Amino acid sequence: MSGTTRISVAGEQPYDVLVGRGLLGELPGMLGDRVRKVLVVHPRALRATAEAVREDLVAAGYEAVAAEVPDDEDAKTAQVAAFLWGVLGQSSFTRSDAVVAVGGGTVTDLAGFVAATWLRGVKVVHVPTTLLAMVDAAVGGKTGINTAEGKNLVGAFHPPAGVLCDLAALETLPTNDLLAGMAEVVKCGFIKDERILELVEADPQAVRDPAAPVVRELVERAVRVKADVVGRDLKEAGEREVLNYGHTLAHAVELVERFAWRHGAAVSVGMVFAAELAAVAGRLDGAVVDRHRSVLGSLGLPLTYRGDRWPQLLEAMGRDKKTRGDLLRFVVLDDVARPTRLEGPDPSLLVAAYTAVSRD
Ligand SMILES: NC(=O)c1ccc[n+]([C@@H]2O[C@H](COP(=O)([O-])OP(=O)(O)OC[C@H]3O[C@@H](n4cnc5c(N)ncnc54)[C@H](O)[C@@H]3O)[C@@H](O)[C@H]2O)c1
Ligand SMILES: O=C(O)C(=O)C[C@@H](O)[C@H](O)[C@H](O)COP(=O)(O)O
Ligand SMILES: [Zn+2]
Repeated sequence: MSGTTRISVAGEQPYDVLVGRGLLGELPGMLGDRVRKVLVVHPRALRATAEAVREDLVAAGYEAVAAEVPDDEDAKTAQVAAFLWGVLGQSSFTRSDAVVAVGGGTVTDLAGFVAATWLRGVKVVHVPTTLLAMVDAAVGGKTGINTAEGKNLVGAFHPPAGVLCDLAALETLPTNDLLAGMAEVVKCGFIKDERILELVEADPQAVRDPAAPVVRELVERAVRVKADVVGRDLKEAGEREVLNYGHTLAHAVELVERFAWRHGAAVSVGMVFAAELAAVAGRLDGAVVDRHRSVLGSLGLPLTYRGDRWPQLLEAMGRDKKTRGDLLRFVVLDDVARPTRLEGPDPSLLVAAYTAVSRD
């Protein structure tokens, strides 16, 4: 499995996700002929990588400026977005100019949102550098920032012009960030592609090595799951909700823990919660719940949340985007690769599922 893999995402403006190594030479092709100015947005941790990207763009004839943003969720704020709008304004970026995001999901979400809103929409190309951003955040066009009330509450659907998943970037990524990305990969396994689960189960240790061939196969499989779904339902009219598996509780945990939890870690507990909820609602076999614990546990991902903050979590879940009026809605499974929705579950079921994830 060498060379570059091209995965196309359908839609009004189709685009490609490239997976391979040494892909930066593809950036001008993705930006297209009309772009003159490029804003390279990057976190502090990737200053050197972003500078190399900027220099390549200048050598290719672009006027390229770099803007550094905070690491982690501190990047996804209205203040940081306003800082980037300021840079675009001061550099007189027009509608034919572009933004390039070099970083993890926080940076692709932020830069994508800034691109969606600058002059009501300019081109963005994503260069994801975390596993999570490669398989999930950079693909599909969901962009956004957080507010004091919750995760991703302000945003826009703004698909990129292209995505470059250069697997070499994973070699500097801390293992806990790699494993957090694996939570979203495993999510794709539970909702659509059971082969992903089998690959992790076959050798959970190999999955921790970013250079292992299995990691590339997992990236490609997860990107295909996402590309397939968002190609049919960009704006989450229905099917796309399945990509939110585990996220109803996960986003609430992230909020009440003031973003001290990695997103992927919260999604791991969120999926165990969703599996327990489906089981107590009589929809899912206990063996599949156990499989959640064994696959996610084999990757060292958290299976429990002991914060003792149920009322705050319930309030935060009320602001989830799947909620309709007073009706909480959860993505649950009837079986592996058979996702469905559970609407307005009895509060006793929620408490039972929460109790099950609050203990060992
Ligand atoms: N838009 C979507 O569809 C979507 C999907 C999934 C997640 N998300 C969002 O993505 C975010 C999480 O993204 P993440 O897990 O990538 O976290 P992140 O962006 O915070 O990156 C994790 C850390 O790794 C550092 N880093 C990034 N690349 C590195 C590299 N190659 N080497 C060393 N350090 C590196 C970052 O600076 C940061 O400190 C959350 O905000 C989540 O809501 C969005
Ligand atoms: O792409 C999607 O759709 C997802 O739900 C993917 C999630 O992994 C991702 O975390 C997304 O940002 C969550 O979106 P939100 O609509 O719940 O904010
Ligand atoms: Zn997610």
